[in-house]
Amino acid sequence: MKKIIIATKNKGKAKEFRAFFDPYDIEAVSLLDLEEEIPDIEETGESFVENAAIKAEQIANHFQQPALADDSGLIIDSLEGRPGIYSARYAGEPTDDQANIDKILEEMKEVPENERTARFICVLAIARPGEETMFVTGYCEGHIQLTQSGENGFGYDPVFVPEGYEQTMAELDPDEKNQISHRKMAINQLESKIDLL
Ligand SMILES: O=c1nc[nH]c2c1ncn2[C@H]1C[C@H](O)[C@@H](COP(=O)(O)OP(=O)(O)OP(=O)(O)O)O1
Ligand SMILES: [Mg+2]
Repeated sequence: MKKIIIATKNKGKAKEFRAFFDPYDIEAVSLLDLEEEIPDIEETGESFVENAAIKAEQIANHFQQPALADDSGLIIDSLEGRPGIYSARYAGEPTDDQANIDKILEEMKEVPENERTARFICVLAIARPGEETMFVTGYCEGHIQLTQSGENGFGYDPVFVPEGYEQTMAELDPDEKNQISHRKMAINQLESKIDLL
């Protein structure tokens, strides 16, 4: 079975990538699956594209083989686009999903239902040693619920209701999330480039 390296230490992402690549008979190996301890990569970029490139290129150079990285986050209109590229560390470091959720719900407690629009974004970078890095982007539109609900998924899933749904991403079946998510929308565009990995 062909293997590709996913430059992530996020368990939730790693699980979704395994599900996405399985039908292609490709094993998605995350940094959490490797014996070697990979130091945390500093996300010093000023955009999703820059941060995805940093992660993919660092891992591709380290292993001297192709790597795929995902930089993603939540963009909330009533918070002027925050938490954006700071989504993972919005309530400080180390990353704490529950603290991040608490912080946005508190900041949005006065925001009425019709102004709670938001979108997830996912930028995927494919880096190969000595080659130019490539990017694809996917979005998922929705809104931020007043309170959290659901146990599936990760990150902000318990407060994000996708457009056309009544439940949060964390209440959806994982297979259903994987059909409509920003990550899936990005993967769809990657299809023609999968042979490069
Ligand atoms: O499908 C999703 N459902 C819920 N929340 C999500 C999703 N996708 C991204 N998010 C949130 C989680 C984290 O707060 C941030 C990503 O930050 P981001 O730096 O890309 O990932 P990370 O630090 O967790 O792992 P890594 O950099 O090792 O890939 O956006
Ligand atoms: Mg990160």
